[in-house]
Amino acid sequence: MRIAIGTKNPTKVNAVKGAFAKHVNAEFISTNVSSNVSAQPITDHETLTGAMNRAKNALEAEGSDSDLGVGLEGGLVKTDFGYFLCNWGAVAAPKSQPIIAGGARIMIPDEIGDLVFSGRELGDVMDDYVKKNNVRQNEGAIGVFTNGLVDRTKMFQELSSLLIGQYLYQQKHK
Ligand SMILES: O=P(O)(O)OP(=O)(O)OP(=O)(O)OC[C@H]1O[C@@H](n2cnc3c(O)ncnc32)[C@H](O)[C@@H]1O
Ligand SMILES: [Mg+2]
Repeated sequence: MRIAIGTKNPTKVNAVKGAFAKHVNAEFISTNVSSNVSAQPITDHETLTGAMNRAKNALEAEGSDSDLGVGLEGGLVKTDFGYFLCNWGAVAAPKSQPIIAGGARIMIPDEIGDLVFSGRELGDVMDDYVKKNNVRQNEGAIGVFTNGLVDRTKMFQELSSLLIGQYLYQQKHK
């Protein structure tokens, strides 16, 4: 089968391939699609919508001729307990309801969250914070604030396993 992944971000692409390739025989295509939400989602609803839109847009991308589309989206949410990273993933297939799963959440320092909620993208804020380039395509904020224990690829790979696991269950029970 052909699986279209709705991003060119290597942490997401490697995560999907890593999780899916163990369970399905597939050719993977990564395609730059719109999430149709803001570049920096700031609610669960917006982040989840972004993941679903990416999955659908990847599936329908011109010439992609795919069986499944996968979308992963990261966001930052504000709660009564502080700021948290949030992550959502979705799988779209023709004529079926999307499969959805949520990823890890961790607390993010107020000084970072305040900058994001004043209008900046978390990826850019993180680059300034750790004085590196492209944290978003490497360890991610999650990698920085878990002391390297769980980087962005590992987190998205776990989320991708939740997605492919649900897909396999549905295939078996339809
Ligand atoms: O190319 P795409 O797929 O868009 O990858 P991205 O890194 O921009 O990732 P998202 O759009 O899903 O994330 C929305 C924003 O939140 C940032 N972000 C989310 N999680 C992050 C993390 O763990 N580390 C750094 N930035 C993160 C990201 O850089 C964006 O500015
Ligand atoms: Mg983005």
